[in-house]
Amino acid sequence: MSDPQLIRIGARSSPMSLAQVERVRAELAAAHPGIVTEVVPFTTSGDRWSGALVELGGKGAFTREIDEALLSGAVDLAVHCVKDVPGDRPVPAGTVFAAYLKRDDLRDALVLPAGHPGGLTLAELPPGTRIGTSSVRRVAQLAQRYPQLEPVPFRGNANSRLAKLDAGEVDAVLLAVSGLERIGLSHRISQVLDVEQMMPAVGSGTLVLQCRAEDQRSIEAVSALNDAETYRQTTAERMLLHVLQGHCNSPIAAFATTEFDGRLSLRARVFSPDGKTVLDAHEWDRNAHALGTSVAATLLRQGAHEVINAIPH
Ligand SMILES: NCc1[nH]cc(CCC(=O)O)c1CC(=O)O
Repeated sequence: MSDPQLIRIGARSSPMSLAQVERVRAELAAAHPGIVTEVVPFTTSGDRWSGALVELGGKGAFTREIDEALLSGAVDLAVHCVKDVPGDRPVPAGTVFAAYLKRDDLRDALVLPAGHPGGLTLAELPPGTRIGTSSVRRVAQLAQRYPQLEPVPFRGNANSRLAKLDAGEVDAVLLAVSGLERIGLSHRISQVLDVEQMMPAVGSGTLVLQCRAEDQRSIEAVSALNDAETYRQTTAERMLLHVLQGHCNSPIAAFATTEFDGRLSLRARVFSPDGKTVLDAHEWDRNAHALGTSVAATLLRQGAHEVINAIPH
């Protein structure tokens, strides 16, 4: 009888991230009852830094230390939100994305302070309402559709942002529906924003399981958790981001869905930070890589390269 397989799981130590890890552990246990899992929490440089992420080199600030631990053998599996994985560089050499979990809700939500009568929509908020968000994608779309509202830079894990909201630091915040659901706070949602008014980021609602490329045993174990449609959709979205060479400070929004006939639909927009320029594309294809490349090419023909590179990063 061989020793039970141990999988040490590396992830950020925020409540949302640890809730995500518990989903992975439960799905692994259901697929492989004999596997033992351990959680290794990390406070990443992105978690320690309260300023603008661009000063840390962007989104990699939430994944770098965990990827290093994976490569060093300190952990066997990294659990990341796809939204946190840089799109303008390949997956760290020596690692692979072994599975994408079935996608959760990919939309954003408006949240008001605890005790507020609630139920207000973005359109109903009074002019000058301070909206806490550091997402350039969200800020650009607010500027485009709700120029009367006032975005305010706002960082921290979801729980700390809600605490700061409730303490009156801002009047409202925008958070991912999937994140609120994972930390059991979806009752705080005042409005779920449809994708037309707030198009999501690449990888929204999706978790990725990353292993060492040579660790076939862990790759095989987690491959049981892969959701084929999420894999296709995320591949198309990340291909788009790769071709556009979008970085963490790029106001790029995109999401792929699977049509009834099995074709993938990919919608994508590139915004100038002030929301005055909106490049838009929507195409279909059965091949995820081809679709991501084609939609990116369409946006590049509309001037996406100039819009993206006009933004410091
Ligand atoms: N995708 C989850 C994620 N990735 C990075 C942060 C923190 C965001 C920040 O520090 O501004 C969060 C939210 C959370 O952990 O609750």
